[in-house]
Amino acid sequence: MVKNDPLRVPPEYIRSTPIHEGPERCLLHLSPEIPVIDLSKLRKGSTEELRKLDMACKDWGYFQLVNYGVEEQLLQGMKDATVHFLKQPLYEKQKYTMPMENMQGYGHLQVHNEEHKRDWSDSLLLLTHPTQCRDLSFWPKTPERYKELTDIFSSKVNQVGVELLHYLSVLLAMNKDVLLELHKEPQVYFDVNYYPPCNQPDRVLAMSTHSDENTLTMVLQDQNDATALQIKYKGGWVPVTPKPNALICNIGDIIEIWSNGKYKSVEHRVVTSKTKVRSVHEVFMLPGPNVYIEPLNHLINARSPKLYHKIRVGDYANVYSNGEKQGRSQIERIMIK
Ligand SMILES: O=C(O)CCC(=O)C(=O)O
Ligand SMILES: [Fe+2]
Repeated sequence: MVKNDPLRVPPEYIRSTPIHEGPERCLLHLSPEIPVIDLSKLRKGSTEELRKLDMACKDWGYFQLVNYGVEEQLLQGMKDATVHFLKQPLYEKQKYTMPMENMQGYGHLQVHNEEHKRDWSDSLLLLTHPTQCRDLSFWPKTPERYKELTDIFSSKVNQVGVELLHYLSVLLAMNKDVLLELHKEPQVYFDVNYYPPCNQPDRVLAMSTHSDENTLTMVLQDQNDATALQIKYKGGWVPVTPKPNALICNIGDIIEIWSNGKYKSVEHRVVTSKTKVRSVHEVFMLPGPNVYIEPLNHLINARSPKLYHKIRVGDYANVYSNGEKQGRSQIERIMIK
């Protein structure tokens, strides 16, 4: 777990080359071009907004979602409760320690990257849906409202995700329910990532470069973290400047596979800061472990041959295996050469 003393960075976190060096430049000037999608316009049937969503998923694999209709009071309540939880002494948080064999609870995720360096972050990871699969022993008991807020927050954001799946199904020339139905028994995880300040931001990453091994990720960012999350785009890194209370949404590997590469699961990383504490709330969706995934038949043709092998979600997604999380190594493993 990340130490409270930011001045002492243990060697297992320190990368051999500076983060901001190398061929991949920081493309700060492109930050305002990250697409912003207005869910209230999609709900009103705007074809222009639907076209923007299509372009966002093809080109960036990322977009900021605004006007999605979850009350600000709930978002603020969730953020405040998390600050309360994180500020508690370590022994309080260790009551929910993530065991080796289970990807739930509070802890330091195992991350493997080319240098075997660790990430400067802690996570609180909870399976929230299907509700009968919840393991409440990992859900924080303090502050008192944490369980209730986690339940409401993850359910509402998941509902937004379900709506997005409807629009994506239509854009992929299917009935609106198909992508959700392909999940069979959708799994939803709630995840808080906590990134304390770090004294060596030039050599330490808060989260290594990776793509998400799920279908959709929706992240509620802090307001003061302008350049922490960075997206790979046109050979460089574009920092995300979050709009107030926007959900930063990204396409995961499984949608890339279903769409036969039409929609992109884009690599991203999180950089550290010398002064700022950051925590984000994520909701991520994926099919049940026994679902087999492969490109959808109607998206395969002579001009667009099948790009990925069939695989069982439980053998693919990190969350079921605590496996490697390195760039796009996972999806590249199943690409048809
Ligand atoms: O901290 C963030 O903004 C994103 C974290 C992330 O990419 C992840 O948890 O997969
Ligand atoms: Fe991610």
